[in-house]
Amino acid sequence: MSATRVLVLNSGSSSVKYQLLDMRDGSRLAVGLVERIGEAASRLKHAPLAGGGEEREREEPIADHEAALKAVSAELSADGLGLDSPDLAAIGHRVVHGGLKFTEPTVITDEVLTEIERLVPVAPLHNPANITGIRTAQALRPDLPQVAVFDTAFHTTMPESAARYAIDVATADQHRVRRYGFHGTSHAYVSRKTAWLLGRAPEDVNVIVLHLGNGASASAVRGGRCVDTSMGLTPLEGLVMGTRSGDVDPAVVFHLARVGGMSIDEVDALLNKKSGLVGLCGENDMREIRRRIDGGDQAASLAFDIYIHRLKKYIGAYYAVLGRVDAVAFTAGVGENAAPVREAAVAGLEELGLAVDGELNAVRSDEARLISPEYARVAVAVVPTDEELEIAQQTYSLVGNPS
Ligand SMILES: Nc1ncnc2c1ncn2[C@@H]1O[C@H](COP(=O)(O)OP(=O)(O)O)[C@@H](O)[C@H]1O
Ligand SMILES: CC(=O)OP(=O)(O)O
Ligand SMILES: [Mg+2]
Repeated sequence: MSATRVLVLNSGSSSVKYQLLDMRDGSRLAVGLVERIGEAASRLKHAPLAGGGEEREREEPIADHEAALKAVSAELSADGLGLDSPDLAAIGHRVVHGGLKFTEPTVITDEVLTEIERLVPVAPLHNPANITGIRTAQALRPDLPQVAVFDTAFHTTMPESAARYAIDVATADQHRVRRYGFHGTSHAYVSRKTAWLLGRAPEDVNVIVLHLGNGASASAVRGGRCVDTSMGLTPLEGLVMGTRSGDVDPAVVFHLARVGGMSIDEVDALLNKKSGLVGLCGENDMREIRRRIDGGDQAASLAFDIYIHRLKKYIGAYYAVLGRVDAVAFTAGVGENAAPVREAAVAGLEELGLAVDGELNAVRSDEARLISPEYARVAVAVVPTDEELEIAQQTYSLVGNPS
């Protein structure tokens, strides 16, 4: 029998999410997460979904992504699902920045890895973690195909009018300065799933996708193809995020350097790690921010308002870009779970045909669902993203079933 399983590794800046899937039916055999890598108390959660094993969770220091992957490998082995299994067909890796070169899932060779390394300066929080994930997996299973699925790939259909910054063309081209966009695997999956929810073909629908996780981005998808997205050269542009500022006047950087005496690296760390919700109220978890708002906390309340204001601006902008909008889809940790965010983001947009039904919005579910009232011209949907399934399918379609 040929190998039919794919292991997917989604390495983030301080976490690794993983899933082992059986590609005959797309079922999940194991899922898990290592969080707070590099901190004193890292946490590993592992759930074997096949074979009746126990869900396990433990806290221990896990120093880096290599150690995290070795811990994941040990957990899988304990359930008889180890990386040494002959059933494993491939390992699929989320890679955040693929530049302009990678528009498709790609089997990882030394040349591909070199190119991913070259892109580290434009995804400093993400690509290094992805590279460590790839190298560690290669060391554990040197014989197995490893596939990179790029966050940027879905956005390569953006027209030049959306992808280019209005800066000197020669300088931009020399340094490859343009808008690439990220979370593409999620935007692709969610826009397709939203069309399915509406009972229509992806080619026939225009969707605004709002991927609101710790990193957050919006995209305008026309007939299944991305025509604009809010992240740019790096995952810093656009929406207010957990720790990232999103859009600021670029002159803020000059000002902080010249007048504030900060180095470029300090400004980089400020905008990427000490801004967004954390910078505004000291907290990046939307659950905690809502709790604090309920307790009358002014800083949390203002942080929420700034977050929503930016989100609303992007909904309006992408409405104008698309001309006709069939659906707005909320996804990722905040989008899937935070009903107050969804309600506030579309409040007052009735003239645009957008509204949320309070009761439908309050429902908690893991299923894709509509939350707009029947009369609304534009559907509003909650669509749980599944980057890992999408990565597994793309990986398997590239390397699975060698005849
Ligand atoms: N029940 C919930 N209510 C509100 N927000 C939530 C809830 N669960 C998760 N979140 C938010 O989702 C975020 C994580 O989203 P996720 O998509 O997992 O992010 P990432 O993939 O970037 O790590 C958390 O920081 C938190 O703000
Ligand atoms: C690209 C990006 O921002 O990814 P994440 O949300 O996983 O940080
Ligand atoms: Mg994410």
